[in-house]
Amino acid sequence: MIRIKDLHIAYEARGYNYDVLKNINLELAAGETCAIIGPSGCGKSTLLKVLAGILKKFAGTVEINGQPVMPQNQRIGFIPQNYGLLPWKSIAENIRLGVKIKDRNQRDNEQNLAAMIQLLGLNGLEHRFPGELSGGQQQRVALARAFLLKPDLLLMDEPFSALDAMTREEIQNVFLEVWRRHSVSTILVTHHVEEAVYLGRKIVILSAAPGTVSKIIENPLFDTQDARNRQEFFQLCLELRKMIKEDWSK
Ligand SMILES: Nc1ncnc2c1ncn2[C@@H]1O[C@H](COP(=O)(O)OP(=O)(O)OP(=O)(O)O)[C@@H](O)[C@H]1O
Repeated sequence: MIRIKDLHIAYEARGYNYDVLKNINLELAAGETCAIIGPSGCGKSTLLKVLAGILKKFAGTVEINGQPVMPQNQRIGFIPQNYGLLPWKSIAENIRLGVKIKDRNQRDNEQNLAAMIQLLGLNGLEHRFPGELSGGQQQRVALARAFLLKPDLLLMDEPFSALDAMTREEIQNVFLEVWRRHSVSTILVTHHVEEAVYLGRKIVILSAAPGTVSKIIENPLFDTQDARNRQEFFQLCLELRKMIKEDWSK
């Protein structure tokens, strides 16, 4: 369970304090996915940094499974916009990176690594370097690394935004397939309404800066068969767009 209670964050720049996020309250059950959508600059990445334990100066409480965020004791997977792969390490080494830091039992990890490579369709690419892969393949590597860690919480910051529309859809499906097997609590930030409706069991709309929670939508279409081609999917995207337009123009 992820629990955010009365979160308030202000940044300080050149002697001024300004609010970035205000009164954020959010709960996410174990294994749920949550898509966060909000206008540029409303504090989405800041929120992920708090959940990742990178940003520690805030008011309120943020808990992962009943404990304050402590990356040294918890497993937090983070996929940044540029995938965060190390260009000088091979694909296999990149995938191993997260668990290498957390786990001593390397033999188990090697078996899991092979299974993950298989699941993500990366066979034959293990010895290449990130610069030798397509964007979609690099995204698969980032997903493999994150899921191999078996994280308590997976954070993704606009993970599919650099991909063309068809590859994005394909990788979204890959994400869902791996998520179904591992049911990892996931929070993703996105600018795409369709992506939020396709990948978020919960959809959170944040207001313009300072970001506050405008709406939380329980998505009835999440993980339903052939969701993307259903009339209800288009309808929900349309409604969400309308809500967002009204909310962001306030
Ligand atoms: N380290 C920092 N110091 C001061 N201000 C910051 C810092 N990082 C971000 N900001 C400011 O905080 C606000 C929120 O930034 P953040 O990156 O969280 O927004 P965002 O919603 O993720 O934006 P985008 O959708 O454009 O990526 C912005 O006004 C930004 O300029």
